[in-house]
Amino acid sequence: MHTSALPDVPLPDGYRFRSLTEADLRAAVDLDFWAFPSGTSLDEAVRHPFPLGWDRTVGIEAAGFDGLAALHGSYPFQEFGVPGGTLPTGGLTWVGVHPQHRRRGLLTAMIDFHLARCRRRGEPLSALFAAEAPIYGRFGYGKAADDIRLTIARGAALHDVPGADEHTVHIAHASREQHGDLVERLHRAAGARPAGVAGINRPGWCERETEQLQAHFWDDPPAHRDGRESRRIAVVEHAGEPRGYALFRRKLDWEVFGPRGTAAVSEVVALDAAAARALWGVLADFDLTVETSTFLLPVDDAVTRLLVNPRAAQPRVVDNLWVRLVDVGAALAGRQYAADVDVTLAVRDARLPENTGTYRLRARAFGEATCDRVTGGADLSLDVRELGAAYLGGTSLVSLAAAGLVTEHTAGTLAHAAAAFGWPVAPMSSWVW
Ligand SMILES: CC(=O)SCCNC(=O)CCNC(=O)[C@H](O)C(C)(C)COP(=O)(O)OP(=O)(O)OC[C@H]1O[C@@H](n2cnc3c(N)ncnc32)[C@H](O)[C@@H]1OP(=O)(O)O
Repeated sequence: MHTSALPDVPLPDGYRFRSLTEADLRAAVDLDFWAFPSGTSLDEAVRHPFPLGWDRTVGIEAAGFDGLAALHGSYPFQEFGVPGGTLPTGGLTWVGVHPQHRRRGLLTAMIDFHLARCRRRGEPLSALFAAEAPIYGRFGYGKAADDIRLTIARGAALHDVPGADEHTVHIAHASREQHGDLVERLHRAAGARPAGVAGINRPGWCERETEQLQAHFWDDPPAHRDGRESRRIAVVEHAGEPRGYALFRRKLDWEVFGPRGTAAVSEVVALDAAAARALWGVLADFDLTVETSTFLLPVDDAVTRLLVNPRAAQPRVVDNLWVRLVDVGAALAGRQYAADVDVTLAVRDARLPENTGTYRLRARAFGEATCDRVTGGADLSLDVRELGAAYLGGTSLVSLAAAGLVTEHTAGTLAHAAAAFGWPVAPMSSWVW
């Protein structure tokens, strides 16, 4: 039995969807811990801010089973960064199935449910972080962004940037009261103008748009510190104006020959090259440490160019965002393109057949785009998953064609479309949701 408010998505016999409320907090966190084993007690966990809104948190119950069999939720991103703009996006998250109920189709049903709700809510995109990379391709999500992880040796040489030494860096305990507004303002500015250049935003960038997400982001439970100190912040300023920040934690380890501490930097934002240089100069030289590790940085982050010896920082590139076009026409018309383009795309979408069809995409470089359904042959054909991979501009259609995932029917159109779909700034989300 489904209530009328829920999409009518079939489930295996004995299961039913149920909207959850605040009263289900304990059951939701318990299910999450079944899916993602944790050493934190349930009593402790439910005292911390829950990041989801209950209107978008949905459980699955099983006949004769205590607690939830499965759960999923989504964040209502109204300003998810797409090339040249933003689009409403359902940020899928908290997907979990109790181990006793796995591999019976519950995830499949939850995805159908989520996509139906995205369509209903007018969200042309869905995006997610994948716990395991093989899970979501089958549902039409394409790997759309990578991030780069670095381990920077203490004192690593950095190129000079004129003006960097006119900056000061203030270091403090990080708190929402002290730094919430500053972080939000600088984070937003960095997404809108990542290189300080107007008109070129960072796709995939998104704000912690809800009160629940803000509260969750700033919560700093000792259980999440992995033996490190509480969260600290370095704010870089020029003439008294904040121009960037980094959130970090240090950990001190003593060995026979002395200190071998480490620093772990999470989010780093800098609005220009001089601010980035000043900030990284501090982050790469904490006393009593031997190295600084980074978490989510864009693959084109300034530090990758500032390091004189980038190879020594052991760069590791990992998948960041996965994107799914929920409404192909609206999504294609809802971003900008980096070159003039007029191309027809035959798109297959087995999961949302209403998307299957041929689309004529016309756009001016960094200007307006239109996308119309047409009949007849197409220049290129591809699955909706590959469109998701290319959508944020970080995956070339040519590279997908090289793997047999895009087919060119009209000679020359692949190169033009690939140039148009690309974007000068690498896509990424700076935080995992
Ligand atoms: C956006 C996020 O929240 S990411 C978090 C995802 N959650 C987790 O990783 C927590 C631990 N894992 C789980 O809770 C579950 O195993 C889930 C959610 C990954 C899968 O749930 P299930 O209900 O077992 O999936 P379901 O039965 O619908 O499987 C659908 C298909 O996906 C495949 N699949 C499911 N999980 C995985 C996986 N981890 N790796 C590869 N394939 C998978 C199944 O084999 C099945 O394939 P088939 O259609 O070819 O038969």
